[in-house]
Amino acid sequence: MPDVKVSNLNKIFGDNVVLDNVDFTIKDGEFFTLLGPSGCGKSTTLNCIAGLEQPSSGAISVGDTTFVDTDKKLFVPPEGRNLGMVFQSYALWPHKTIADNLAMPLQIRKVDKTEQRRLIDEALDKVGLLHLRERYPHQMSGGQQQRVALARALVYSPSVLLLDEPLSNLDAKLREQARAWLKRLQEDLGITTVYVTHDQDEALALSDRIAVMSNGYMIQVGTPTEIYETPATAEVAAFVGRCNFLEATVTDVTSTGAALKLEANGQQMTVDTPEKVTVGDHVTVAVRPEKLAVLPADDTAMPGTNVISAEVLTTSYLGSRFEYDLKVGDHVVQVVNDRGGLAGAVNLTVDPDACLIFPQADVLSEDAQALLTVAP
Ligand SMILES: Nc1ncnc2c1ncn2[C@@H]1O[C@H](COP(=O)(O)OP(=O)(O)OP(=O)(O)O)[C@@H](O)[C@H]1O
Repeated sequence: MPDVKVSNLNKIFGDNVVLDNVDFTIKDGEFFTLLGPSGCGKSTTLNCIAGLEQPSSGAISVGDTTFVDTDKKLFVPPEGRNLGMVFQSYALWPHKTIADNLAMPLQIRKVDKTEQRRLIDEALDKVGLLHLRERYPHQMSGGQQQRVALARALVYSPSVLLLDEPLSNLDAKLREQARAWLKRLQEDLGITTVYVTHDQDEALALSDRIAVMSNGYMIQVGTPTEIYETPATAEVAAFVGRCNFLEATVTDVTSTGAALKLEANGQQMTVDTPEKVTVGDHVTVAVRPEKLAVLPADDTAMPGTNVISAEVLTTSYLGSRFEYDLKVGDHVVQVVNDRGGLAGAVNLTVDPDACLIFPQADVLSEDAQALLTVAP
């Protein structure tokens, strides 16, 4: 399977810059996800690869074949690209059987009838629906229809699979099952896949690499672990997984620069970080809810570093864990913990290694700010 190379892609609708120098390469057989909030340009990027949208400038190639190069005024139409695409809506023909739905792309490619039947059965077998080949779409569940849409995209052996939120019409449970199934299928087929979603859990679970997009930019490209553990900006930390943010001022830096002392909310904290900062810098400290420890205020087992007094506001029991909202000064801090039954005054400890430091100019969205502030 070939690489996909997207170079300096720009798209302008009227005076709205929707893609701003988007640039990435997807490796052979990779599951690559475009992740970001609604309107950030994910679908436009995917549609440019598919040929459904013409970029204002830039180039796209798959393997040795160039599909778009605006400098050379080259544009290969969608039907000349041999890419498989699945949309959120599945786009199945309601009055055609499943087998006939799959026959459509083969008829367009003038495949003979015997070969059509073989390819249709092979594709339906891959998605586990061969026994339902004569049914109509309305006689199938949402999950089955989603598999048919995928089989239809695979039936002509596309070089790359393009998936635009293909699981978002499924309910939560089915969606999780479909996610695991899709991952196995993609690995078995080894097909290079570009996946669009605004669902961070889906992106983390499915992808070899994720590109986080915001306002037409690609902010960070990395493996799920890199994106989650070492987000490039506070915005990425806020968007991928949950995160607590605290505004702080640097009051001391060790000679090696590895540890900082910070003052936040009138409390002192020590943080280990590779970031280069100097005394007086205003920074944003980010820490994931599961990296915080919380114990009753009178528990003497609490370690000495970064102990912060807090008060339990709400407790949510989620079966395998408890989630707490704690009041720390004027802020709400979210903590995930195995231990239930915490109430009233508690102590929170922050592991110096668990904190991420960002420049304070790296402004958080108003939504993130609102989430973290205690209402008056
Ligand atoms: N044909 C068009 N004409 C004008 N503006 C458009 C057009 N298509 C998309 N846009 C705008 O481009 C921006 C990016 O849209 P796009 O569909 O790529 O976002 P997205 O990240 O996929 O969002 P969503 O998850 O909601 O689909 C949006 O502001 C959208 O309104």
